[in-house]
Amino acid sequence: MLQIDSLTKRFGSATAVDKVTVKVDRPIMIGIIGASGAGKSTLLRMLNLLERPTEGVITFEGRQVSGLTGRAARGWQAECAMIFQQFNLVPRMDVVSNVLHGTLYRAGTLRALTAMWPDADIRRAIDILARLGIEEQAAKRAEALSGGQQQRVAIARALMQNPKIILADEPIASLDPMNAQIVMQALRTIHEEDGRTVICNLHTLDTARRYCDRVIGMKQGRVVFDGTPEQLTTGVARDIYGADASFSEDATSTEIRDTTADAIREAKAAV
Ligand SMILES: Nc1ncnc2c1ncn2[C@@H]1O[C@H](COP(=O)(O)OP(=O)(O)OP(=O)(O)O)[C@@H](O)[C@H]1O
Repeated sequence: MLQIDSLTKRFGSATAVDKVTVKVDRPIMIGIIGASGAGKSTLLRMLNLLERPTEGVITFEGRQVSGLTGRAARGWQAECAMIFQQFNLVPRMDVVSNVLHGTLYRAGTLRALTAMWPDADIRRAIDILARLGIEEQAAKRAEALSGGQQQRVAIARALMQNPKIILADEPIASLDPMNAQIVMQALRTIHEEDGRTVICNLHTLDTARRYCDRVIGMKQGRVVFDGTPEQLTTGVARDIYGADASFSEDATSTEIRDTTADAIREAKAAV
Protein backbone atom coordinates (compact mmCIF):
# COMPACT_ATOMS: atom_id res chain seq x y z
CA MET A 1 0.00 0.00 0.00
CA LEU A 2 2.39 2.68 1.27
CA GLN A 3 6.11 2.14 0.94
CA ILE A 4 8.76 4.55 2.19
CA ASP A 5 12.22 3.64 0.92
CA SER A 6 15.39 5.07 2.37
CA LEU A 7 13.82 8.50 2.80
CA THR A 8 16.33 11.17 3.77
CA LYS A 9 16.04 14.89 4.40
CA ARG A 10 19.02 17.12 4.97
CA PHE A 11 18.83 20.79 5.93
CA GLY A 12 22.28 22.08 5.04
CA SER A 13 24.71 19.80 6.83
CA ALA A 14 22.09 18.57 9.33
CA THR A 15 20.27 15.31 8.62
CA ALA A 16 16.70 15.54 9.93
CA VAL A 17 15.53 12.19 8.51
CA ASP A 18 18.09 9.52 7.78
CA LYS A 19 17.30 6.61 5.40
CA VAL A 20 13.88 5.82 6.82
CA THR A 21 12.27 2.71 5.37
CA VAL A 22 8.70 1.81 6.37
CA LYS A 23 6.23 -0.52 4.69
CA VAL A 24 2.51 -0.30 5.38
CA ASP A 25 0.65 -3.18 3.76
CA ARG A 26 -2.88 -2.61 5.12
CA PRO A 27 -4.92 0.24 6.59
CA ILE A 28 -3.60 0.72 10.10
CA MET A 29 -3.17 3.32 12.82
CA ILE A 30 0.49 4.14 13.38
CA GLY A 31 2.01 6.30 16.11
CA ILE A 32 5.43 7.86 15.58
CA ILE A 33 7.22 8.70 18.80
CA GLY A 34 10.61 10.14 19.66
CA ALA A 35 12.31 13.02 21.41
CA SER A 36 12.04 16.58 20.16
CA GLY A 37 14.12 16.95 16.99
CA ALA A 38 14.03 13.23 16.16
CA GLY A 39 12.62 13.97 12.70
CA LYS A 40 8.95 13.03 13.18
CA SER A 41 7.46 16.19 11.66
CA THR A 42 9.89 16.22 8.77
CA LEU A 43 8.99 12.62 7.92
CA LEU A 44 5.26 13.40 7.95
CA ARG A 45 5.76 16.58 5.95
CA MET A 46 7.69 14.64 3.30
CA LEU A 47 4.84 12.13 3.03
CA ASN A 48 2.48 15.02 2.28
CA LEU A 49 5.03 16.72 -0.04
CA LEU A 50 5.22 19.78 2.22
CA GLU A 51 8.94 18.98 2.26
CA ARG A 52 10.82 17.38 -0.60
CA PRO A 53 13.08 14.44 0.23
CA THR A 54 16.80 14.86 -0.37
CA GLU A 55 16.93 11.16 -1.21
CA GLY A 56 14.59 8.19 -1.19
CA VAL A 57 11.24 7.27 -2.63
CA ILE A 58 7.61 7.21 -1.45
CA THR A 59 5.28 4.82 -3.28
CA PHE A 60 1.54 4.50 -2.75
CA GLU A 61 -0.48 1.69 -4.35
CA GLY A 62 2.30 1.08 -6.85
CA ARG A 63 2.63 4.75 -7.86
CA GLN A 64 5.67 6.81 -7.00
CA VAL A 65 4.38 9.95 -5.28
CA SER A 66 7.58 11.51 -3.98
CA GLY A 67 8.45 13.21 -7.28
CA LEU A 68 4.98 14.56 -8.10
CA THR A 69 4.52 18.24 -8.92
CA GLY A 70 1.67 20.61 -9.79
CA ARG A 71 -1.81 19.13 -10.11
CA ALA A 72 -0.59 15.57 -9.52
CA ALA A 73 1.07 16.66 -6.26
CA ARG A 74 -2.14 18.39 -5.14
CA GLY A 75 -4.05 15.20 -5.95
CA TRP A 76 -1.74 13.21 -3.72
CA GLN A 77 -1.99 15.84 -0.96
CA ALA A 78 -5.76 15.34 -1.05
CA GLU A 79 -5.29 11.59 -0.68
CA CYS A 80 -3.13 12.03 2.41
CA ALA A 81 -4.78 14.87 4.32
CA MET A 82 -2.76 16.46 7.09
CA ILE A 83 -3.84 17.89 10.43
CA PHE A 84 -1.61 19.98 12.65
CA GLN A 85 -1.02 20.76 16.31
CA GLN A 86 -2.34 24.32 15.88
CA PHE A 87 -5.41 23.23 13.83
CA ASN A 88 -4.63 25.71 10.98
CA LEU A 89 -8.24 26.87 10.64
CA VAL A 90 -9.28 30.32 9.41
CA PRO A 91 -10.20 31.75 12.85
CA ARG A 92 -12.76 34.37 11.79
CA MET A 93 -14.52 32.11 9.31
CA ASP A 94 -17.47 29.95 10.36
CA VAL A 95 -16.94 26.27 11.08
CA VAL A 96 -18.79 24.87 8.08
CA SER A 97 -16.86 27.11 5.66
CA ASN A 98 -13.62 25.94 7.23
CA VAL A 99 -14.71 22.36 6.61
CA LEU A 100 -15.74 23.15 3.03
CA HIS A 101 -12.23 24.41 2.41
CA GLY A 102 -11.32 20.72 2.38
CA THR A 103 -12.86 20.54 -1.11
CA LEU A 104 -10.70 23.31 -2.54
CA TYR A 105 -8.19 20.89 -3.99
CA ARG A 106 -10.88 20.08 -6.57
CA ALA A 107 -12.85 23.32 -6.57
CA GLY A 108 -10.16 25.90 -7.34
CA THR A 109 -9.69 29.35 -5.87
CA LEU A 110 -12.72 30.97 -7.53
CA ARG A 111 -15.03 29.05 -5.26
CA ALA A 112 -12.96 30.05 -2.23
CA LEU A 113 -13.33 33.70 -3.19
CA THR A 114 -17.02 33.56 -3.93
CA ALA A 115 -17.86 31.09 -1.13
CA MET A 116 -20.39 29.45 -3.46
CA TRP A 117 -20.55 25.89 -2.28
CA PRO A 118 -22.75 23.21 -3.88
CA ASP A 119 -25.59 22.08 -1.61
CA ALA A 120 -24.32 18.52 -1.70
CA ASP A 121 -20.95 19.65 -0.31
CA ILE A 122 -22.64 21.68 2.43
CA ARG A 123 -24.77 18.68 3.42
CA ARG A 124 -21.72 16.49 3.47
CA ALA A 125 -19.80 18.96 5.63
CA ILE A 126 -22.66 19.04 8.15
CA ASP A 127 -22.87 15.24 8.15
CA ILE A 128 -19.15 15.00 8.89
CA LEU A 129 -19.47 17.57 11.68
CA ALA A 130 -22.37 15.54 13.09
CA ARG A 131 -20.27 12.41 12.99
CA LEU A 132 -17.65 14.21 15.05
CA GLY A 133 -20.28 15.48 17.51
CA ILE A 134 -19.93 19.18 16.68
CA GLU A 135 -22.69 19.94 14.17
CA GLU A 136 -24.18 22.45 16.61
CA GLN A 137 -21.07 24.56 16.19
CA ALA A 138 -21.42 24.74 12.38
CA ALA A 139 -22.43 28.41 12.20
CA LYS A 140 -19.97 29.69 14.81
CA ARG A 141 -16.64 31.27 14.02
CA ALA A 142 -13.83 28.74 14.39
CA GLU A 143 -12.08 30.97 16.92
CA ALA A 144 -15.08 30.70 19.27
CA LEU A 145 -14.56 26.94 19.72
CA SER A 146 -12.45 25.12 22.28
CA GLY A 147 -9.16 23.61 21.16
CA GLY A 148 -10.63 20.11 21.07
CA GLN A 149 -13.57 21.29 18.98
CA GLN A 150 -11.23 23.14 16.62
CA GLN A 151 -9.16 20.03 16.12
CA ARG A 152 -12.33 18.09 15.29
CA VAL A 153 -13.16 20.80 12.71
CA ALA A 154 -9.69 20.25 11.25
CA ILE A 155 -10.38 16.50 11.11
CA ALA A 156 -13.72 17.24 9.41
CA ARG A 157 -11.95 19.43 6.85
CA ALA A 158 -9.52 16.57 6.21
CA LEU A 159 -12.40 14.11 5.79
CA MET A 160 -13.99 16.37 3.15
CA GLN A 161 -11.05 15.35 0.95
CA ASN A 162 -12.04 11.70 1.42
CA PRO A 163 -8.39 10.83 2.04
CA LYS A 164 -6.97 7.32 2.15
CA ILE A 165 -4.40 8.43 4.70
CA ILE A 166 -4.68 10.97 7.52
CA LEU A 167 -1.38 12.41 8.71
CA ALA A 168 -1.61 14.05 12.13
CA ASP A 169 1.36 16.06 13.37
CA GLU A 170 1.10 16.24 17.17
CA PRO A 171 -2.71 16.48 16.99
CA ILE A 172 -3.20 16.59 20.76
CA ALA A 173 -0.12 18.50 21.89
CA SER A 174 -2.14 21.69 22.54
CA LEU A 175 -5.10 19.99 24.19
CA ASP A 176 -6.10 19.20 27.75
CA PRO A 177 -6.35 15.48 28.61
CA MET A 178 -10.09 15.19 28.05
CA ASN A 179 -9.99 16.85 24.63
CA ALA A 180 -6.93 14.80 23.77
CA GLN A 181 -9.02 11.68 24.42
CA ILE A 182 -11.86 12.91 22.26
CA VAL A 183 -9.57 13.75 19.33
CA MET A 184 -7.62 10.48 19.52
CA GLN A 185 -10.87 8.51 19.77
CA ALA A 186 -12.17 10.37 16.70
CA LEU A 187 -9.06 9.41 14.72
CA ARG A 188 -9.32 5.81 15.91
CA THR A 189 -12.98 5.59 14.90
CA ILE A 190 -12.23 7.05 11.48
CA HIS A 191 -9.57 4.41 11.01
CA GLU A 192 -11.80 1.55 12.17
CA GLU A 193 -15.04 2.53 10.45
CA ASP A 194 -13.67 3.95 7.21
CA GLY A 195 -10.55 1.82 6.80
CA ARG A 196 -8.36 4.90 6.46
CA THR A 197 -4.74 4.68 7.50
CA VAL A 198 -3.87 7.17 10.27
CA ILE A 199 -0.26 8.15 10.95
CA CYS A 200 0.16 10.30 14.06
CA ASN A 201 3.19 11.98 15.54
CA LEU A 202 2.80 11.74 19.29
CA HIS A 203 4.78 13.02 22.22
CA THR A 204 3.32 10.56 24.63
CA LEU A 205 3.88 6.85 24.98
CA ASP A 206 0.60 6.13 26.70
CA THR A 207 -1.36 7.62 23.81
CA ALA A 208 0.61 5.66 21.23
CA ARG A 209 0.06 2.46 23.18
CA ARG A 210 -3.63 3.04 23.72
CA TYR A 211 -4.72 4.05 20.24
CA CYS A 212 -2.19 2.71 17.73
CA ASP A 213 -1.74 -0.74 16.20
CA ARG A 214 1.88 -0.10 15.39
CA VAL A 215 4.45 2.24 16.92
CA ILE A 216 7.51 3.62 15.15
CA GLY A 217 10.24 5.09 17.33
CA MET A 218 12.60 7.67 15.84
CA LYS A 219 15.90 8.89 17.19
CA GLN A 220 18.20 11.35 15.44
CA GLY A 221 16.39 10.91 12.15
CA ARG A 222 16.43 7.12 12.15
CA VAL A 223 13.84 4.47 12.88
CA VAL A 224 15.09 2.69 15.99
CA PHE A 225 11.89 0.80 16.83
CA ASP A 226 9.02 -0.54 14.72
CA GLY A 227 6.62 -2.85 16.50
CA THR A 228 3.42 -3.36 18.40
CA PRO A 229 2.39 -1.41 21.50
CA GLU A 230 3.12 -4.56 23.54
CA GLN A 231 6.71 -4.61 22.29
CA LEU A 232 7.16 -1.00 23.37
CA THR A 233 8.52 -1.73 26.83
CA THR A 234 9.94 0.88 29.18
CA GLY A 235 13.45 -0.30 28.22
CA VAL A 236 12.74 0.19 24.53
CA ALA A 237 11.22 3.60 25.24
CA ARG A 238 14.33 4.57 27.19
CA ASP A 239 16.44 3.77 24.13
CA ILE A 240 14.15 5.74 21.81
CA TYR A 241 14.26 8.81 24.02
CA GLY A 242 17.97 8.40 24.66
CA ALA A 243 17.32 8.56 28.38
CA ASP A 244 19.28 7.00 31.20
CA ALA A 245 18.05 4.63 33.87
CA SER A 246 16.15 7.42 35.58
CA PHE A 247 13.80 7.62 32.57
CA SER A 248 10.21 7.85 33.69
CA GLU A 249 7.26 7.27 31.39
CA ASP A 250 5.39 9.97 33.27
CA ALA A 251 7.69 12.48 31.59
CA THR A 252 6.14 11.53 28.27
CA SER A 253 2.57 11.28 29.53
CA THR A 254 -0.31 13.59 28.77
CA GLU A 255 -1.85 12.64 32.13
CA ILE A 256 -4.48 10.92 30.05
CA ARG A 257 -4.52 8.12 32.52
CA ASP A 258 -5.91 10.59 35.10
CA THR A 259 -8.91 11.23 32.89
CA THR A 260 -12.13 10.03 34.42
CA ALA A 261 -14.20 7.20 33.01
CA ASP A 262 -16.87 9.81 32.26
CA ALA A 263 -14.51 11.64 29.93
CA ILE A 264 -13.71 8.43 28.08
CA ARG A 265 -17.43 7.67 27.72
CA GLU A 266 -18.02 11.20 26.45
CA ALA A 267 -15.21 10.80 23.91
CA LYS A 268 -16.75 7.60 22.60
CA ALA A 269 -20.25 9.05 22.50
CA ALA A 270 -19.06 12.08 20.55
CA VAL A 271 -17.80 10.06 17.61
N1 LIG B 1 13.01 23.90 7.78
C1 LIG B 1 14.05 23.49 8.50
N2 LIG B 1 15.27 24.04 8.37
C2 LIG B 1 16.33 23.61 9.07
N3 LIG B 1 16.28 22.60 9.97
C3 LIG B 1 15.09 22.01 10.17
C4 LIG B 1 13.92 22.41 9.46
N4 LIG B 1 12.89 21.63 9.86
C5 LIG B 1 13.39 20.78 10.79
N5 LIG B 1 14.70 21.00 10.97
C6 LIG B 1 15.59 20.28 11.88
O1 LIG B 1 15.41 18.91 11.61
C7 LIG B 1 15.46 18.16 12.83
C8 LIG B 1 14.19 17.34 12.96
O2 LIG B 1 13.11 18.24 13.20
P1 LIG B 1 11.61 17.76 13.29
O3 LIG B 1 10.76 18.97 13.51
O4 LIG B 1 11.29 16.90 12.13
O5 LIG B 1 11.64 16.86 14.61
P2 LIG B 1 10.45 16.36 15.53
O6 LIG B 1 10.79 14.99 15.96
O7 LIG B 1 9.16 16.56 14.82
O8 LIG B 1 10.54 17.35 16.76
P3 LIG B 1 9.37 17.99 17.66
O9 LIG B 1 8.79 16.86 18.43
O10 LIG B 1 10.08 18.98 18.52
O11 LIG B 1 8.40 18.64 16.71
C9 LIG B 1 15.68 19.16 13.95
O12 LIG B 1 17.04 19.20 14.25
C10 LIG B 1 15.21 20.45 13.33
O13 LIG B 1 15.86 21.55 13.91
